[in-house]
Amino acid sequence: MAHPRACLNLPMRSLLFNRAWICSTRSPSTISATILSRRWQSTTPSNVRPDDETSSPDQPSDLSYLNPDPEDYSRFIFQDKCHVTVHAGAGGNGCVSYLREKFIEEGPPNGGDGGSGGGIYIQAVEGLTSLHKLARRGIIKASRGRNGQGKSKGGKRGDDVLLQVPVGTVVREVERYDPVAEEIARMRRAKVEPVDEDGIELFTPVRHDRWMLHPGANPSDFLTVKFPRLKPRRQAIAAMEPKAPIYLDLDQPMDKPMLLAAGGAGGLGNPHFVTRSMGRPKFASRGEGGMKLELDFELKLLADVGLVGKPNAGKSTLLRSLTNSRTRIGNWEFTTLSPHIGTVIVDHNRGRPLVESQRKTRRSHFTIADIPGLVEDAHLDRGLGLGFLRHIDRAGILAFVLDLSNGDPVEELQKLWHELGEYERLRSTEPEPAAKEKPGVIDWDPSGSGLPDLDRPRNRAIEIETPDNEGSGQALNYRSSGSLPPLAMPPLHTKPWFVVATKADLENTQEQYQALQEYLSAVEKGTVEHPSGHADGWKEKVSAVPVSAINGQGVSRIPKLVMQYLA
Ligand SMILES: Nc1nc2c(ncn2[C@@H]2O[C@H](COP(=O)(O)OP(=O)(O)OP(=O)(O)O)[C@@H](O)[C@H]2O)c(=O)[nH]1
Ligand SMILES: [Mg+2]
Repeated sequence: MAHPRACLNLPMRSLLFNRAWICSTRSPSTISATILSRRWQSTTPSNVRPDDETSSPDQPSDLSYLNPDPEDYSRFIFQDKCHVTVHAGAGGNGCVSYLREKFIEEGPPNGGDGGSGGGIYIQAVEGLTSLHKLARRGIIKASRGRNGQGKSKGGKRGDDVLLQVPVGTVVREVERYDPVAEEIARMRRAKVEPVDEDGIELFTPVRHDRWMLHPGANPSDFLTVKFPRLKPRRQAIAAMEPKAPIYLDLDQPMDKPMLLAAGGAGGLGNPHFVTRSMGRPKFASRGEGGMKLELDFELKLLADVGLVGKPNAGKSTLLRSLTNSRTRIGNWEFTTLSPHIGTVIVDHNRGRPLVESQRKTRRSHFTIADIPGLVEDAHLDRGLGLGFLRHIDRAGILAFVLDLSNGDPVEELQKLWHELGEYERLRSTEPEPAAKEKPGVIDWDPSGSGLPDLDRPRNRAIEIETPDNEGSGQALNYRSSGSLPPLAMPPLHTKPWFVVATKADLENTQEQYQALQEYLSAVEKGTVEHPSGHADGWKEKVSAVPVSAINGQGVSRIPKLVMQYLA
């Protein structure tokens, strides 16, 4: 143990990087992040590298978990974007029926109303980290209301559908088809010009799609029956729908689901159409159609902390040592090909955080994302490219993982920041979607009333096909013009960041660590330029944590640090 190794910046006795130190880091710390990795322990000798010094008899028992066979990993399915079509349920039809009893030959009408269709609800919940389940479903339909029955029996409501999404999901409406809005527009058009250019009457009260006759009636009865004018109806609960077009930023867990689209109202039974001149109506109304919405879901927040580093830096090993995740570890570049998310429990699962975050929010856990390694020119889509830079963009705190045994860590840190800076520059110069001055294209405020606001900066465009508005604040049916603009994210350089100097167990890493520490304190004091190149880059408390992730040493300081930065 005479090799010079990195100073782990721990109490003085820890400066001697020996087995006694290994034990001391394993004793309960103030934060005591429950490193769940211990639950899984493989004792297979093949999992331990024989050439590694850590494979000696007194090694920690979970070493094989941190230094596993490359084939020993679990698949983590991850999707941060999806496009889903949702259909609210249509209402059930009303019923045409008459009371029939002994000695009552021609009883009064007693057809029940149809049940209303099922609605579509959304709820952001904690514990989910990916949209893949939603993406797999593609088209989601709530069920239709049942038809009404005789003896005034109403139809059963359709079943609602609840979409559960991770906290940090943004929902954007791409297209909408609302049969009720369409019917209202049609009636209005018919009022203004009753016939179209071919002379065909636009509004005809004989509507097979609106009415139904007694099952025993002839289809020709449609021509003889005088149907009343029926206004399209919505369920009362439709007032709870968000203003169209929908734009939701679900950045907090929700106690209750939120309605996205109410089901169609059920049709009316024949008793509703009794008049003085028509005591036994032969018709009932059909249920209203359900709304169809095309929605884009996008995860804005991937995890609380994102691990940023070059390939093979040791990110996955660090994630394993902090959490229960089973990411793939291998001594080659691009072992990790998609983000993996692990959860660090900081309260011993008792629901009482031992440490409060800086802003006094009580957190019992936080999430860490292992993002595939960044290579030089990743912003030009090299390596695994832009897709993963986008993932880094979505982490709340950046943890730069630097391999102390591989070159100058300061230079590595600067290169990583350079890639992030270039990506940010590309992102901010991305052209706006081609909406602009086209007629029929309006700007809309995603958080506002859904009506055009000409004073707002033009950043979103939705093409309205019909120039009419129902007047209830609901948008008409429309199709968006092209793809939605990218989500607005806070600049990367304003995010809190820190450095994890890993592989500190290897030789000649102490000098590297000291150089890194000096550089970071200079950044903090402002005597050297912020590595992002921005004068307003975040540098409140930049520190480097030396760790040997493969031995699980020094990692327990990371949760404590993260809790200080967490919002
Ligand atoms: N000696 C030592 N080796 C380590 C340490 N951490 C990781 N390694 C080794 O470094 C190699 C790469 O580790 P990974 O965790 O797969 O690295 P990565 O950054 O996830 O790599 P990519 O997924 O390719 O981006 C593996 O052989 C690990 O065993 C450490 O603290 N000390
Ligand atoms: Mg990896």
